[in-house]
Amino acid sequence: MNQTPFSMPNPSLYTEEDVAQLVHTFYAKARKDPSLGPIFEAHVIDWDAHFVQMTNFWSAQLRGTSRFRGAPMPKHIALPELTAELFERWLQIFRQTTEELGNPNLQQHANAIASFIAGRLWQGYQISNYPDKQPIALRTL
Ligand code: HEM
Repeated sequence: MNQTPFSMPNPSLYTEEDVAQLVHTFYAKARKDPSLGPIFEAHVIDWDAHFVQMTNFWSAQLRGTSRFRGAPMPKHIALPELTAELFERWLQIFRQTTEELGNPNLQQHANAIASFIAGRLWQGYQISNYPDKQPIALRTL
């Protein structure tokens, strides 16, 4: 997935440690969540590899690095029974995470990217899995 069309990545604002902390803090919460946790546990086979993948993704978005190799859209489209509520919960946990990290630049930047991509993933999910239904927007964008 390409970078979002706003908020230029800026490697002088955040370090790789900031990115790793974002990813690990988010997943510590998401894995414990009653609605999202079981989905991650069912579909993430190798957590070390997933952390590397997610750190590379957020490093690309926030710092402009180019290590990320992936295909988020087809991977999410393939997950069974995703809903608007699950995406909204994902965003809620993500925003709690960035608030806790106490870095206002990172909070604003990462939240904007997460909202944008969540909306795109959910739209792509609906178009692919429910082509005959009118797509619905996320309430928390
Ligand atoms: C309901 C919300 C979500 C759920 C349940 C979810 C779940 C998952 C799962 C299970 C995987 C691993 C898939 C696999 O390796 O086969 C994954 C990968 C990933 N997710 Fe999500 N996700 C959600 C929302 C998001 C959002 C909003 C973003 C970005 C802001 C995101 C970014 C990614 C990325 C970058 C990957 C790696 C894709 C790849 O390896 O190509 N996810 N997600």
